[in-house]
Amino acid sequence: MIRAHSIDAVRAAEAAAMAELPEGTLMARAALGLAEVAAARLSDAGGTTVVGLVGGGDNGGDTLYAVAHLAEAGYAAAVVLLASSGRDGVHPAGLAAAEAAGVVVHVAAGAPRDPDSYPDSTADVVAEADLVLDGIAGIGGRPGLRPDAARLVDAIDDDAWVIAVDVASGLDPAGQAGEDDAVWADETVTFGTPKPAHLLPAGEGATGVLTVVDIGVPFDDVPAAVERLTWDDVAALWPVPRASDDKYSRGVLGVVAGSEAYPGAAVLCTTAAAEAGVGMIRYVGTRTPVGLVHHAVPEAVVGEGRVQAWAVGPGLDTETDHDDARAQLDAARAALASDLPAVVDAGGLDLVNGRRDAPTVLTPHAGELARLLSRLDGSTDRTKPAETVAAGSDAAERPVDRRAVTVDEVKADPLGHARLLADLTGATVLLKGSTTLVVTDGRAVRAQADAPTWLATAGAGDVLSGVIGTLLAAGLAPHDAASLGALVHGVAADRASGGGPLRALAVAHGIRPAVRDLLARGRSAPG
Ligand SMILES: NC(=O)C1=CN([C@@H]2O[C@H](COP(=O)(O)OP(=O)(O)OC[C@H]3O[C@@H](n4cnc5c(N)ncnc54)[C@H](O)[C@@H]3O)[C@@H](O)[C@H]2O)[C@@H](O)CC1
Ligand SMILES: [K+]
Repeated sequence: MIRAHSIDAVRAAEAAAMAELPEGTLMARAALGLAEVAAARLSDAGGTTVVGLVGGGDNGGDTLYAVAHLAEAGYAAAVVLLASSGRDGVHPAGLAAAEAAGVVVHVAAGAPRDPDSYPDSTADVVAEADLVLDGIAGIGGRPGLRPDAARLVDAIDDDAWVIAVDVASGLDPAGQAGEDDAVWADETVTFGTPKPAHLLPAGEGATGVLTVVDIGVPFDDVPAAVERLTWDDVAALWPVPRASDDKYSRGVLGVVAGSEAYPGAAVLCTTAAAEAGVGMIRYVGTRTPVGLVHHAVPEAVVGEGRVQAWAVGPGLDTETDHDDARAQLDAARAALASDLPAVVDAGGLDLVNGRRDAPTVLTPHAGELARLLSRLDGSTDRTKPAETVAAGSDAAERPVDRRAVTVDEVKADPLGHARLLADLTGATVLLKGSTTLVVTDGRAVRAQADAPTWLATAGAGDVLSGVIGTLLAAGLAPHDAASLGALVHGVAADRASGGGPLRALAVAHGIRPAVRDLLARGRSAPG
């Protein structure tokens, strides 16, 4: 498991460690580790020139010391001090160390907020670098780059290797606010522990490869803010049958999915559950999807009966008034009203009206999350009136004075909105995206990024529901079921894609080999 800690927790742990150590020890360790990584990258690429961008905080201090080490190692080394900092505004001991090591020190000219008024040559210095260390701001950084910093960042050569020191400058270190105006690093070298921005959607793109340097600050006993399951975690969590198990004790999954309008969703969801090794499937649906499920998943039993968990909603048509479909909707409502665990997706989300006492995973994408919040959260003070939101099935039912949550708002703060839905419903919320968030009240957020971009395809969510439903039926808690389901779904997609296009049915068929290989990995892992 990869664990990231909140900025407050990092500062507290570092302060406690610093109190026991001579002044400057942690920065010295951070700078040495950073310089070693930078030297390795330069040597791999045959590069000779390093430039550090230095801001006014300790992040700039780390960078000054690291560039000093690289100068001592024989690299052509320079730093550019931001115009807003100047010589007097940067870490004094770091600057002295850099100068003593022969680092060429440039100070960017110009007013920080109007850099074009004083063109100078520091952008050319940046453009020459084979490797750039971004030491503009770290965990003390605010989102966005000021113009004086942005001008230098824009000058970086496309072929240069960019290492963000601790956190890519311009990111919100907490990973909540968006990342448009930030350094897009090839690699981030962070100290002690990952920070939330490194794992969350708002910061992950700008982070690049993440390398953690140990600076001797212990984090094992510090509660994490964000977690990511890795392949090595699967064997410990996946429900492997024991000799005493039978199909019932392993978990029966009830699936209420598919409709005359979207029959394929039933096939994808039940196929995924069968592939994930569910004990048994009971399928509830209308005539066409029943026929398809019979054909595609002969293991499935049609009709209601005793189950251990429900998967409700993929391809469910909540608008139809067909007799057959009404019976299916009644089954969906009864499942949601039951005290059994449930994963609720797509059409099923339209049937969610508030809290559910049983273990629940809601799996919206950004649009569904916006719709759900608009419907459930009457107390919000939103900036956009409901009428400006693209007309959705439930838009007409909203009171006119109700403020709606928009998809853009969800995309600008996915974590905040996922938390809001978790608060409103008491459920685990899995928000789909290229990084999938799993939010449960009282637990560290799980952020899974296992899938190729090809997975953004119709039907992929139906497959995910089948996997999560299987894990709920086997008795996993919603937080684990959702995050483990997302991981396995992503790995199956990756295998099925092999770098090329992907269809949802291939993802479903990729689950069995993916689980097999992940379990084998667990058996061969030490300990
Ligand atoms: N706390 C510790 O014990 C350690 C901290 N270390 C380093 O210290 C950093 C934190 O240092 P600070 O608290 O001084 O804060 P930072 O250096 O992260 O940021 C503060 C400085 O950046 C400027 N700034 C903030 N946002 C900006 C933006 N968007 N664009 C341009 N400039 C911006 C501020 O004006 C200020 O000068 C860590 O990220 C890490 O690199 C390491 O030396 C290891 C030990
Ligand atoms: K930085």
